[in-house]
Formats: sequence, C-alpha cells, structure tokens
Amino acid sequence: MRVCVIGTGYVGLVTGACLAHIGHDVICVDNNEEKVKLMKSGQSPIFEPGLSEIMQSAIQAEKIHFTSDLAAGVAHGEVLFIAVGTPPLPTGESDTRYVEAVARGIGENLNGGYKVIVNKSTVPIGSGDWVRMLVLDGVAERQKTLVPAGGVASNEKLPEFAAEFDVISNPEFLREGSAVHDTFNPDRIVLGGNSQRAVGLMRQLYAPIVERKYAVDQSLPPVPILATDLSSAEMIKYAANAFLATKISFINEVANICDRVGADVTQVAKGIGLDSRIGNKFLQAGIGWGGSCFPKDVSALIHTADDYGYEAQLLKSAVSVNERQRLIALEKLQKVLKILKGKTIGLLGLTFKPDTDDLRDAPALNLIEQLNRLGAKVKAFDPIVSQTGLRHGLSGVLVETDAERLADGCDALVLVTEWQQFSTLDYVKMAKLMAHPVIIDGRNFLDPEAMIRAGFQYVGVGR
Ligand SMILES: NC(=O)c1ccc[n+]([C@@H]2O[C@H](COP(=O)([O-])OP(=O)(O)OC[C@H]3O[C@@H](n4cnc5c(N)ncnc54)[C@H](O)[C@@H]3O)[C@@H](O)[C@H]2O)c1
Ligand SMILES: O=c1ccn([C@@H]2O[C@H](COP(=O)(O)OP(=O)(O)O[C@H]3O[C@H](CO)[C@@H](O)[C@H](O)[C@H]3O)[C@@H](O)[C@H]2O)c(=O)[nH]1
Repeated sequence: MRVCVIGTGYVGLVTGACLAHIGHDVICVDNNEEKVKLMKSGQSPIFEPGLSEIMQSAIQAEKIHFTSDLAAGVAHGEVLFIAVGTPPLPTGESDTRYVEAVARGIGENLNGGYKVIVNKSTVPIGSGDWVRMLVLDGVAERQKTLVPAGGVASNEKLPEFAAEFDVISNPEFLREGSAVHDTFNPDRIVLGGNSQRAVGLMRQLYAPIVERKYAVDQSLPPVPILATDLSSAEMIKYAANAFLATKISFINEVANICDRVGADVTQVAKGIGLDSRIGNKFLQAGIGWGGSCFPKDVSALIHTADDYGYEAQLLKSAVSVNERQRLIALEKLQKVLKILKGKTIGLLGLTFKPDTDDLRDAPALNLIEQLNRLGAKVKAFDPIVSQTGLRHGLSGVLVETDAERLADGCDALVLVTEWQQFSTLDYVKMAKLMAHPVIIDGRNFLDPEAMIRAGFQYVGVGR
C-alpha cells in the first residue's frame, strides 16, 4: 500500500521504516530540512537499535523516500499517518499545534481519491473529530484559492476536488530503545474510528505484522486487533501509560518503606510479581520514571479529567511520588557524604533509559540541576551522550569519555541509567581512582556484594 508518514521522530521514522520493510511504499515527510537531508543519505537522526539497518535496506529497495514536501506526501499516500510531537505545555496539557498544522496541511493538499488519516501521535481525547474538522478547514482554504480572480457568478459552481477521507486513531505503544522490536512484536493494535472502510484498510496495512511474519516468535497466535470508537482508542493510550507510571510509583513507594524497615524491594517485587494478577513487569524500583511520554501523558490525562470536573487523585499521587523519587539519589548522597558543596559527583548514564539517545525529561537532568544548586561539581559518562554531539546541549555537567575518567577524583558515583555495559566495568580500578568509593545504585542494577568486594560503599533504592 502507499503510505505517507508525517513527522519522522522516534515514532514516525520507526513506523515508516518498519512499514517499508514489510513491503509498503512509504514517503516520510518532515519539516526539518536537516533531518530530511540526513535520512536521504541513509542515516537515522535518532539512535534506535536496528533502525539504521532496516532504513538502509528499505532505501536500497526503493520502498522508502524522504521529503519536506507535504503536498508530495499527501498525493502519494492512501494512508496518511500523523506522527508529529505533542510536547507538554507548562499547564500540563499537551501542545497540539504541530498536529493542527499537519491536519490543515493535509486538507489543503488533498488531491482526490479516498484517504485514511491516522492519528498516531498521542493526542487529547476528542482529537479525532478535531482533526477531521481541521482537515475540512484546510479543504475549504484550498477551495478558496481555486476561485478565479473576480470571483464566480452565483449560478456558477466552484471547481471541485475530492476530499473523501476518514480519521482513525491508532495509538502507538512502542518503547524507545526497543522501538523496532516492539513494532514487529506488538501486544495489540488499537484502531479507533467508525468507518469500516478505513478500519479495513488499516487491517490490510498491518496484516504481515498481525500474522507475525516479522515476529521473533512466528508461532504465536495473531496479534489481537481491538477496534473501538475514536475516543476510547485515544483514552486507551493515556490509560496504558498512566497505569504503567502508577505501577512504578507504587513499587517506588514500597521501596521507600523497605529502606526504612530493612526489607529488600527487589525480593518484594519478585514475590508480588509471581502473582499473575500483578505480573513481574514494571516493578523495577529506582530514581523514578522520566522520558518523553510518561510525565507528559500522565499530566495531560490529569488535565483532561480536570477539564471535565474530575480530580484524578490517584494519578496526581503517582506524579508526586515520582517527583520525590527523582530526588532520592540526592537524599542518599547527603546521608553518606553530608555536605555536598565542593564535592565531585559522577553520574553513570544520562539518558532517561538505556539504548536510547533521548534526554527528554531524563531524571539525570533534575539531579544535575539539584547538585549544582548545592555547590557540587558534576561529571558524567553515558555510552551514547559521550560519543555524540548531544553533550554540547548539556549544562552544569562535564561529560567524560569513559567510566574510569569519570571515577577519577569523584566523592561518589550515582548509577542513573542501567546501560548493560555498566555491569562489566572495572569497578575495582574505579574504586581506587575515587576520593571516596561510594556508589548510589539508582536502578538497583548492580550486585551489592560484588560492589562491596570491589571496594565500594554500596547504596541501593529499597534494598
Ligand atoms: N517517543 C515515543 O516513544 C513515543 C511512543 C508512543 C507515542 N508517542 C507519541 O508520538 C508522537 C511523536 O513522538 P516522537 O517522540 O516521535 O516525537 P519527536 O519529537 O521525536 O518527532 C516529531 C517529528 O515531527 C516533526 N514535525 C513537527 N512538525 C511538523 C510538520 N508540521 N510537518 C512535518 N513534520 C513535523 C519534527 O521535525 C520531528 O522530527 C507524540 O505524540 C508522542 O507522544 C511517542
Ligand atoms: O520497572 C520500571 C520500568 C520503567 N521505569 C522507568 O520508566 C520510564 C519509561 O520507561 P519505558 O516505559 O521502558 O520507556 P518509554 O520509551 O518511555 O515507553 C513508554 O512510553 C511510550 C510513549 O508513550 C509508550 O509507547 C510505551 O508503551 C511506554 O512503555 C523510564 O524512565 C524508566 O527508567 C522504571 O523506573 N521502572
């Protein structure tokens, strides 16, 4: 099928490349010319495991093209994905101005032939109908430009062009760091909308993925497709993220109690996770949740509830537990080192989770700010940030090129991101290089006994 994906960030580029990989003809549109130039040369503007490989093979097979020309993308696609960002506004609601611009732009460029317009961006509940309205506004704008100079006589008809389309909500559930894997191995596909024709085309589009042709385990039953109304699909996305974020806040609260009573939260998580009603995932206690989705989506849902006269108390608590949790490493540092002024603290990891280059709402950024405020010097080593130009965007932190240079002279280390390679560092050597061999394991990632044997004072979260 002919597909156009508008917005080539973590979601849009992965979606475009994966759909091209399974045989669709894809045009990716982005209004960032730099990105388009990079992608045309076969390079991914983001770090996402496996993405460059499928992008390059799709380029070679001429299944994917990149452009900044929205009109060309709209003309090409039978299915048009909106995958632009919806970042948070200071009030907590999401900023939908990019979706708005794209929806109008689609309307202005509709050129005949039926199209399915797919909301893949995470958008406030009710956005499906809003997008439909904006597309029609765009159509009307375009129609005005078709009126010949001098206007038309009342008995003349305006030139017509078809604007036959339906809007579908198709929320995305991929995780950064495993986005390609998640796209080929989804737990479910949600399609919201009331047009059978549009839902039918979407089923056709996703058929190879539904049939597990690109799955790690091809013997699994087909991927469930959940067809719903527009608002329910939009709500499913927010509810899923809010549930997962709340689950993490829950285990972090338990961890804080464990710290006080001398229990080990990693064992507690195992013990409760074996109950199939609870499940063992998303019970990793640590320095709190961050990233480009959980914080903004939970805030947006609280805001929506507020708009409709309902106070989302549980969600507000999940957020406040998280805000406190994001400072837990600071508390632990103060407990061990007392005065932080004049001390040097080394951060192992900067990104909000491993295997991504994304620093949006990363807990490390809070920590750097707070440590600076208290007069500490902050250094960091992150496998991806240390290698890329990303470090130039950071302030208040000296980014080192390896873990040993990081350890040199530090009064304490904080493990912020559980990059796999942090499990095999030469901690014996690192401990010797430090002024005080203290490590705060903000992700409960390291083996406490091994760290003590390496010469460290080890402090975990709730263990
Ligand atoms: N990042 C994730 O893991 C994830 C997962 C699920 C859902 N989502 C949702 O998907 C959406 C996209 O998120 P993201 O992280 O990929 O965003 P992103 O910021 O990485 O990418 C957005 C892209 O859209 C482009 N863009 C903005 N305005 C445009 C326009 N008018 N025309 C063409 N391109 C335009 C930007 O240049 C950018 O490349 C958001 O709503 C987000 O909440 C994100
Ligand atoms: O047990 C856990 C699991 C995660 N986290 C933290 O939670 C945040 C989010 O992690 P994760 O969910 O793995 O990454 P994201 O890429 O943000 O993915 C989430 O947000 C996406 C954007 O909406 C959704 O598509 C995904 O389904 C949803 O998992 C990170 O800061 C993690 O460190 C924990 O602290 N403990």
